[in-house]
Amino acid sequence: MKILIVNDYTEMSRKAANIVASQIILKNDSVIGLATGDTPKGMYKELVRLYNNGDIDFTEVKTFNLDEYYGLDKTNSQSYHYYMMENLFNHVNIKRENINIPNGMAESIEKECEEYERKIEEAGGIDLQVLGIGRNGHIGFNEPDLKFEAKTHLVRLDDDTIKANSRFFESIEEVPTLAISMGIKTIMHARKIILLASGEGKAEAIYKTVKGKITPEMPASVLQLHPDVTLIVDKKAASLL
Ligand SMILES: O=P(O)(O)OC[C@H]1O[C@](O)(CO)[C@@H](O)[C@@H]1O
Repeated sequence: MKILIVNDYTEMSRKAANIVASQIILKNDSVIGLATGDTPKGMYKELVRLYNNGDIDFTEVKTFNLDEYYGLDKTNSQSYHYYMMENLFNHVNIKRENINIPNGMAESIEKECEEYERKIEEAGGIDLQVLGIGRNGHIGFNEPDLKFEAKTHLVRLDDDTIKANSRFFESIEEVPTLAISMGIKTIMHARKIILLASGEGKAEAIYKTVKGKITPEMPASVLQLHPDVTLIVDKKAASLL
């Protein structure tokens, strides 16, 4: 595991965007795994800037998002689909057919999950996966559990996560309690992973990810077993390392 400790959120975002941009420059048809939440917003902003500068071209890029809330339509402003359009896709030349985000409204969730895995495989697997981390150590929406859930699946969100994500909703009651998420195996199959974290609130999760026991009770700890992971963490998130 490589650990880049940077000064602040801005530097974290710039470094992460540069890694994603290099990936696209070196392989124009890269398959990129994407995350949502507050953490990668600065990275998306920087990627849009690099695109506007003419430094990167998304024509051949394919993307797969980690997760989506169950029961939210893509037009719902709280959906991760909406988030991705707002923060990245509406501002770059990615082809709509190359964007993949789990459908939270799918009639059969089981089929949706199988299909998602199949599409990732068909695309040749994920070249670079971007991850954020929950305060409880979740990656994607893989919550602390007694076992590592392998593939894309339906997740019941932890009270902790519901509380943390309620900041994006009008009230806590509006936060969906279920989500579709790539599994740990799906994430671990990515050829390269970058995990971003900023702020004191993530310090304990980062400490346990790097130095803790590998256990499904701290999902991100599994990354210790991946051959090519880079953590890009600001000083506050790295404060317990
Ligand atoms: O970046 P935030 O908003 O702290 O969220 C942490 C993680 O939780 C999620 O919102 C749930 O998957 C991720 O998108 C994110 O990486």
